[in-house]
Amino acid sequence: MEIRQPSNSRDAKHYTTDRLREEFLIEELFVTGKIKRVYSHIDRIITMGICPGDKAITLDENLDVWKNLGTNSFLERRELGVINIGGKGQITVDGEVYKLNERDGLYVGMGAKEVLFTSDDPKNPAKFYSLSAPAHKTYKNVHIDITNAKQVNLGSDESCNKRTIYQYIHPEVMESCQLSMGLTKMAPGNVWNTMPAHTHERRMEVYVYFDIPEDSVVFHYMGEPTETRHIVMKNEQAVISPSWSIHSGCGTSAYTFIWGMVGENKAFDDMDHLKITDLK
Ligand SMILES: O=C[C@H](O)[C@@H](O)CC(=O)C(=O)O
Ligand SMILES: [Zn+2]
Repeated sequence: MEIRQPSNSRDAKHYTTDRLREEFLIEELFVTGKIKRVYSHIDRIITMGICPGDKAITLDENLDVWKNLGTNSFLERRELGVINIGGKGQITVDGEVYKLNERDGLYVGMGAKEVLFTSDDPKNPAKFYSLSAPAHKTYKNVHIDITNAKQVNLGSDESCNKRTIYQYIHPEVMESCQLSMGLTKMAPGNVWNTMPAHTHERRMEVYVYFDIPEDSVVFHYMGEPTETRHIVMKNEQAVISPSWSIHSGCGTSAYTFIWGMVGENKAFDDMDHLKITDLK
């Protein structure tokens, strides 16, 4: 499993483009028939892309769980959040089958032993974007479709940042230990996410951008508010956002992204808001 160490903001401001991408960008998440995992030492979050082809993929496929996690099963001391950004598929948790349409989510509580991922149609495979974080209590497994998520409408056409936030794993929707997760969709013709930008020292965050047309990119902005940097991102790539960093993006067209947060609290509104004109 690939491991990413945390970066100190005082060092990160000296990074070249290549180094910035090596530390924070996850370039290839979805390969048919494979599970891809990146373990970050920041809050020990694991970011995964799971894309089953004609056979099932298990959460611990090709992984020496004892060597990598020091536990007997992947979720022995972890919780898992999944949102499907591909075709229809299924997740089977200890024999219980959950059908996941495009955009459906699933929370799997600590202690589940066998988690199996399958695609209904290998030609249009499911793409299970997944985040896992350390957990200390078992909360029940929950299937969340986008209509059960809590909706928040933000931004305006004038500011090119009109978007809808769908909170899937969120205290007002369901219970989890530390993971919160959801999806934000830009309205047509709108390109700026999370602007005005914010930080939250108390939580780290991972973004995955998708629904980006082939000939488009998203400029993901990161860094301390007065030392911003950018990473150019293509469709279905993820980016790690340390607690000291802003996380905001501007696309060359509209797009969708999934955010996931772990850390001190699950208070979505616990943010340190920044004045756009104070950014440097
Ligand atoms: O702390 C919250 C996260 O950064 C995202 O949920 C923000 C977001 O989806 C947006 O403003 O578009
Ligand atoms: Zn945030």
